[in-house]
Amino acid sequence: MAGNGILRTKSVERSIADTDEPGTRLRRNLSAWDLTVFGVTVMVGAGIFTLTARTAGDLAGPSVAIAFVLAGVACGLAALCYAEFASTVPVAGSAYTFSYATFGEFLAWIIGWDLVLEFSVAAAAVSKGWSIYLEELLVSIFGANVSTTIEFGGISADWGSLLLVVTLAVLLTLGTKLSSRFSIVVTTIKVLIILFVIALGIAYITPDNYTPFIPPAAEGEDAGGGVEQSLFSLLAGGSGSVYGGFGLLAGASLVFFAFLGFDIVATTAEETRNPQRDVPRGILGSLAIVTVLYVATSVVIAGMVPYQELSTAAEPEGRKTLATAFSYHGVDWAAHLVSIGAVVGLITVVMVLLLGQQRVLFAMSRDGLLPRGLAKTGRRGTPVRVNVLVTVVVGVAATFFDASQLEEMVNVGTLFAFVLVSAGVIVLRKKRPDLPRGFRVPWVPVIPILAIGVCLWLMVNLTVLTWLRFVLWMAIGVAIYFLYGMRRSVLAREAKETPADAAE
Ligand SMILES: NC(=[NH2+])NCCC[C@H](N)C(=O)O
Repeated sequence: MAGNGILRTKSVERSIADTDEPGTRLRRNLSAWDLTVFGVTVMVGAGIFTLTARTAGDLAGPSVAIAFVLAGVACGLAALCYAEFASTVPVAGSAYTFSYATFGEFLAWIIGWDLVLEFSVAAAAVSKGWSIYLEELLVSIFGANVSTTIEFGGISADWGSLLLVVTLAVLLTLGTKLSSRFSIVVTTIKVLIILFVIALGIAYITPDNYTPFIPPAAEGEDAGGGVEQSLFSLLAGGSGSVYGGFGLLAGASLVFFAFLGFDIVATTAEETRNPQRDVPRGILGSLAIVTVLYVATSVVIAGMVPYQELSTAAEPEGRKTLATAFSYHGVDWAAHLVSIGAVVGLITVVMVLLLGQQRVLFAMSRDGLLPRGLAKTGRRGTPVRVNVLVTVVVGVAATFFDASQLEEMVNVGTLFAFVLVSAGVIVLRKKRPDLPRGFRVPWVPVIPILAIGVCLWLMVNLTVLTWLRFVLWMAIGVAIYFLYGMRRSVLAREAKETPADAAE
């Protein structure tokens, strides 16, 4: 251990050694190919299936494709940094563990707390996407009065997403593994459906739909002002972030969600046979594959339907999806096929997020920053207590919150984590230059600095409301650290027992 108080760090060697503690140990059996499939499995989800249409309709118009390119570039830069640290510090918890070794305990806690936000809220957000498509299917079978949301006393509750979260949580607690064979099947279906959308959709493109490519900024009530507008448009004195340049940027910050998941690949480093080589390959390979799919899909969808048709202003926000573009042309069988693909495909995304969440909380409680009892594994080798906690939180979020509000919260949390990770790469090159690295980011510090800049840029293009919530979440985290983790962490207790060591 080095450093004192909230700056104390946990050495990389120690972090690796900790994962061999009996009773809190995970199995090591994944390869680069598993990780690539895993990356595509978790990335292709609610983002491409629901956000593409909604972003075109509500924020960016046909320029949604540019929004995907911008977000993809940002993720590529951050992915390089993620790959370096994952190959340097191959232990569960990833960004969290990494910062424990570089920035010290306080920032590690902050990043861990931030990952908790990312994973649990993302699991809720993707469940909502699943529920939207489930409804589409149920309506096509049982007729228009079926809905996955019920209203009582002015509150609407989404039973579809709650059902999914609870079912998956039970499976995870029983020790169900997301076997790579099952992942490959589901991922194949999902990718085939996306290819199908692109291939069939091309036939319905009307070039006129691409003009205006960036629709003029909306005015008055439609502009989405106040807390619903992006922080950047507010600071720049704009009236809102619907269409126009501000809309495009806000769109990029929103569709960023569709790329998330490569960071989770990093959290499995502890279970990878050869993390030094395989983690970077898995991260970058899967990111490249989905970027191509997303940009093609958004070009096609924007060409199939006038963007005004995709606006959700008049209806519940979820209703505009990839299936909508086919319904618009009366090709209902294609719309149903897309819905089936989404209902099958989004299941694994939520499952992986719940697993990622479980791992981060597991690592944090192993370090004593959260009650250590949480990390106890049950008879089936799964952390039962962590699972129950996660299910309650995710279940409530999925049942009662709006999809885009959840997505934005995920984005702000993740972007913040990316900023810290990218900064961490620079710090680690200086402070511990000799650590073996399976993968090195080229042109350090240029790439990490660019990554930081782009991520901050996307952050300020999120809505004011999201920023307020994020600040609140972080404030709660800081309070928990000073009330609990600072005194109770494993390192803090050791420091008390051997004061000499702490002063090292
Ligand atoms: N690590 C994350 N935040 N993952 C969220 C996964 C979201 C996924 N890209 C989707 O579009 O559904």
